Amino acid sequence: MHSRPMIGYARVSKSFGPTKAVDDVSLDIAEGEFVAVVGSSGSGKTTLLRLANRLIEVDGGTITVEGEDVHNIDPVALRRRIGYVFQSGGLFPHLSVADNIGITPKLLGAPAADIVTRVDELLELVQLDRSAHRDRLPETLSGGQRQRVGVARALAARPRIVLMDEPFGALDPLTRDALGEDFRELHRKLGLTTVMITHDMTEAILLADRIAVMRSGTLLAQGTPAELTESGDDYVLELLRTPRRQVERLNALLPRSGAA
Ligand SMILES: Nc1ncnc2c1ncn2[C@@H]1O[C@H](COP(=O)(O)OP(=O)(O)OP(=O)(O)O)[C@@H](O)[C@H]1O
Repeated sequence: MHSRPMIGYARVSKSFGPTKAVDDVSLDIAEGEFVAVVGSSGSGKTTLLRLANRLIEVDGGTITVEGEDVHNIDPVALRRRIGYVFQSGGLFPHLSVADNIGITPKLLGAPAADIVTRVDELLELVQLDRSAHRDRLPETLSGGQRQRVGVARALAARPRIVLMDEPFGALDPLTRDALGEDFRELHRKLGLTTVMITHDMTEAILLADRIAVMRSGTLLAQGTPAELTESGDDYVLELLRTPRRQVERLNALLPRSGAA
């Protein structure tokens, strides 16, 4: 990579007791890139993400954000620079949609009127109708709406980096597809650098510029979908075969002459 990476992992390791959750991982993510981290359950994806904003600390190696070692950045300041979207939205259940989205500006001491304006801007950005959603509690929203609120909250402090932990995993396929596309558009429009965890190679191929494949804490491969097809690793090739097989089966089963 020629220019300084937006996020740089250099030989990063993290163990929990005997478990090497992340094992000597090096990965550079360029400004404006959308990278998907793919791998099965327990392969170290969440740990990799949480190390970047110091929700957990590395045992070895270095992580930089915009060229600065995260170890030298105050964790609270770091988390303002990096938006984080949790798997199930991670919303505070007792706070309204507006209060959930406005919590970071409020903690930063923004005046109440500015918070109202910012919340409205963010609701519009994630395509939620203001009057219909502002005052509702998270439990009254659909899963897709909750994730939109989670994205709005992550963007509230205008971060340049967004980390997403399986943001669309628990949604039905149509909602998932729509949210993925909408977020990809937001990523482009706001010039974000995004790292998204997913179990789903098809989703990774459709949304990401590059894909990083994790297995048992190690980074097996990284590259564009086309580059990954050149991988010599059987596991990576098997992951790529699944979406292909699905397409072939679907094409065989769904007649093309219908209106769908
Ligand atoms: N706080 C912790 N304490 C002990 N072990 C942990 C902790 N966090 C993660 N681990 C272990 O580290 C390994 C990697 O976990 P991690 O959550 O990063 O995987 P993952 O790929 O994100 O999994 P999933 O897709 O299921 O979320 C697992 O074996 C997990 O049990």
